[in-house]
Amino acid sequence: MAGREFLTQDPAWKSLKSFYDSNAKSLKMLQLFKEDPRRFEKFSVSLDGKDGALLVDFSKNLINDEVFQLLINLLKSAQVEKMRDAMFAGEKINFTEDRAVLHTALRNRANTPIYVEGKDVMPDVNAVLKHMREFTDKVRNGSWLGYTGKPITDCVNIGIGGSDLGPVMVTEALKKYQCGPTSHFVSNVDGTHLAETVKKLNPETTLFIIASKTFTTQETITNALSAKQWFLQYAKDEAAVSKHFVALSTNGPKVKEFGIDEANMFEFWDWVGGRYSLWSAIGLSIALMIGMDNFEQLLEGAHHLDKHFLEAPVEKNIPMILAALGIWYSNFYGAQSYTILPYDQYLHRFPAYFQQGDMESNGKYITRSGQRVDYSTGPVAWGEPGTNGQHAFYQLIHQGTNLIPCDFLIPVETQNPVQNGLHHQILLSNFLAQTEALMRGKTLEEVEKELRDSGMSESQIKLIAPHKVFEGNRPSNSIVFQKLTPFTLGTLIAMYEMKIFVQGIVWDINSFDQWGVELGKVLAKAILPELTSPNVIASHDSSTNGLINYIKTLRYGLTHRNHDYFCNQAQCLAQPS
Ligand SMILES: O=P(O)(O)OC[C@H]1O[C@H](O)[C@@H](O)[C@@H](O)[C@@H]1O
Repeated sequence: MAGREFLTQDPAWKSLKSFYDSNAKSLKMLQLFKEDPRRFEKFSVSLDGKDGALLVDFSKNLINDEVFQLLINLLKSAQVEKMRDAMFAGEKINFTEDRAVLHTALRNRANTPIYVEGKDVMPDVNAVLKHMREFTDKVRNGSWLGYTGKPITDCVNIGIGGSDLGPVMVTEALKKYQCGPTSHFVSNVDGTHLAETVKKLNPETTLFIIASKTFTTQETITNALSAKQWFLQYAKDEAAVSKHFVALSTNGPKVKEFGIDEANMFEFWDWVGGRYSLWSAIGLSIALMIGMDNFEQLLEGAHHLDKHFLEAPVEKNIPMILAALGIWYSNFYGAQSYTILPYDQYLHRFPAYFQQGDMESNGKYITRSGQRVDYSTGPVAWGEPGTNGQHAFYQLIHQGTNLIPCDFLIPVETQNPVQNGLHHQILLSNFLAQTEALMRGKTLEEVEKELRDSGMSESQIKLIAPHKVFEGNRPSNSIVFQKLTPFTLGTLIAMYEMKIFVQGIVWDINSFDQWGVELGKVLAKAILPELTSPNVIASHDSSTNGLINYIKTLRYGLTHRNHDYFCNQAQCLAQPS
């Protein structure tokens, strides 16, 4: 799909820029709240859902009616709606990989046909869901037996990136819904991850799920082979592998080559991006743990958001509004990051999940027509659950020199009403207090009065007061939902996916490829044999050579003299003769 004129030439962009230049400094949220008692109603959207409403309050942002309208104009001018429709219709919007982007088909609960190259993908999607149901039911009801006739108690998902982060995040978020085996995850090629995981497990009752879209990812294949080796130490029979290893992949031939039965392969397709794949067979570890009915609820919740994204007008469209606000801060205020702050311990991996979701999608500097952008694109996404973050990094959000827009998320209802719900009341009050504090701040006059009232001398007040001032006017969104159910989690994930999509469209980049992860992979493959060769390495820059040779001296127990020798040799070899 061809790119458009440069974003910064767009009249809608120029209007925002000129508004920012002449008015941004005078946008004071506290004042805006005083002037407009209806600001909360005006700048919040509620989306009803099966498990209660999702409320997005964006009134604590540096916007007024005019900015909001200008932001909406920008989305319209970037033709976000047209691109959205193209994505849902199966057009190959991921043009650098010549692929459609159809994770929405995986959760298309309306089951309307969706065509890729003239073929309706829904029958295949439904067939894999059926396969997942049959398999997960068997494992959960104990009729799928291990090689010694015992039911499965533990599953280990071996995958990385998109084949790990989604399942990890969701199984943590929906722990309360566990009704099947316990899920474990091995992603890092650091042998510690596998070793520490399997040491707690019984091979007779453990199922390994090898999750890899390509089935060529070095880390995953290495971990999978080592897991098989560990398993065979006990089972001592290759035939037992089919009872304990299944694969989730788009690459049938490679799965076969690895030695996994085709009957034990759960397929997905190249139009499912890795970081959008938890809705596909990649979600098998989720379905095993919470059951297929709950997994389908997760899909239902995402589909619900998809419908909202497709049908709601731009100014009432939650992902579009969140995207527009992010653009306002990234591109006009110069914010380089934003935080996702879930006040729900179950969501503790939610920010990490969206580090890949956002940064792998929008960390690009080339436009769709191949030019280098002259504006910022994807911000750094980060965060931790509240209240923990309050005692760690909120200092910088309140008083640091960077503007960090925050998304605060919280369920109204806790699933663990410890002490009659007291803990949740405290959690809620902190959630509310933080967004209020960020917005209103604390003036020098307020601080001075407080210090004076406490009996402090005037000279001390002069010294201490500036440190206690909060300038406030710092933006946040408050995202409130009834309870963290599978349906609601599906809605929340899809909300961020679509927000990221909208931003990619405005920034005119391809949010669906990830060429930036390739170079490191290629270089690592070249370095691997150099680490085991007996030779001095001189083929890189002096730092990389020096590090390789240093590591080799230590690994092979050589003395410091050998290290110096290696360095000298490397220098000689590197010099042109
Ligand atoms: O599922 P795979 O093919 O093993 O890929 C795992 C990960 O590899 C790379 O880092 C990227 O392409 C990610 O987007 C992907 O999620």
